[in-house]
Amino acid sequence: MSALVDAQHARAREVLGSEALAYYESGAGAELTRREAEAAWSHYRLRPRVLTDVAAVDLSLDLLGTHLATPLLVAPTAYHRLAHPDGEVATARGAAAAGALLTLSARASQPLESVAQAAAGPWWFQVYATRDPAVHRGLAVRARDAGATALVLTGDTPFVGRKPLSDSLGIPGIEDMVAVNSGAHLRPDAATDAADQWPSATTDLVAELAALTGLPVLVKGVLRGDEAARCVDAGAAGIVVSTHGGRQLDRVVPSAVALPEVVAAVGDRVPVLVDGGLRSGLDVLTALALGARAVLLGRPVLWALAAGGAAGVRELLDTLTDDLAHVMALAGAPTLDAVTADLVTRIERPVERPV
Ligand SMILES: Cc1cc2nc3c(=O)[nH]c(=O)nc-3n(C[C@H](O)[C@H](O)[C@H](O)COP(=O)(O)O)c2cc1C
Ligand SMILES: CCCCC(=O)C(=O)O
Repeated sequence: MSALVDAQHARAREVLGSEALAYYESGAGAELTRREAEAAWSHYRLRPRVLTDVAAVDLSLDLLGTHLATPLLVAPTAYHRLAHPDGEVATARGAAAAGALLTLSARASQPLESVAQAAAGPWWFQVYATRDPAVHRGLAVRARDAGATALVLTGDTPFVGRKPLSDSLGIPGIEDMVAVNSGAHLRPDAATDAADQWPSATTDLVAELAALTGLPVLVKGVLRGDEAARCVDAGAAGIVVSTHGGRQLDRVVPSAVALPEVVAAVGDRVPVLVDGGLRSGLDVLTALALGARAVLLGRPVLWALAAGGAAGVRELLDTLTDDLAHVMALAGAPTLDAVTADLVTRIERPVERPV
């Protein structure tokens, strides 16, 4: 765990309202998946190269036609106005200042056009299949028109997962926040129903969204190789391996365990990305060595936003990017292409209490 992530989390705990904090922190069910996510990355050990020229480490990459300065992306997370009055606009500014790609949530709490204006850097838009298809179609087209360069269709949320630690508290102001983007053509009370999850969505939606917008569509929330192949066969331009931060089905395989299987199945056809429990440069290096082209950060960005607004988000992304460059150098990998599978090995029993 990066010391900065810890410090920003501690600060967020001080400044956030108790309902917002519970909503952000909580996971589904008994929270086994949420709790396991971080530790799963430490089941791998590095196999560094020696006497390699690592004086200059280059973290840049091309991802689905976009040139990026860092493989750290902002994951789509809902309702940033709960964390900071400037909401997603502040997140967008912080990500752009760090040269990091923002994935804007379908549940953004500010109009996506306002966020797009603040996003001086590249951004993608995340889509939920909604009961009223006019809502997800309208959002996808508006995002394309506002400058999003890809869509991320979240596939693991036919229903919202039950989170015992926060469901009873509710999310303050949720109707208004949902209506900001989804309910422009509806009354606020009707907007929430129309924008509700549509549990009948299938992989047909991948090609439909691609045809509607002309944008590449990634599928997020994939944890199996065969399911990744099914999505790519249906037209997916990329896969995001994810447990949704342990907020959907509890007791699923950790992202760190699912990633190699998904990379083996589709990694030669499309870029595979991953999120879940990534909290340090070493975690990110491990994910990249296991075949991820880039990684996404969820809760750490929310803590950074609550702790310091746009400047906090920038500090988080800059610090983790710098941390990644440092451990890449020590591992003998001066470019992302040099971060290959031979750099890691899985160990069966990590030492539980190192002395
Ligand atoms: C408070 C919160 C809200 C989220 N909202 C969304 C969302 O709107 N859409 C989505 O696809 N994923 C959402 N996610 C999941 C994240 O995109 C991501 O998969 C997860 O947070 C990564 O794990 P991490 O928090 O350990 O970094 C949310 C996660 C959290 C914690
Ligand atoms: C309707 C889903 C709310 C956002 C979300 O995905 C989450 O809280 O995990």
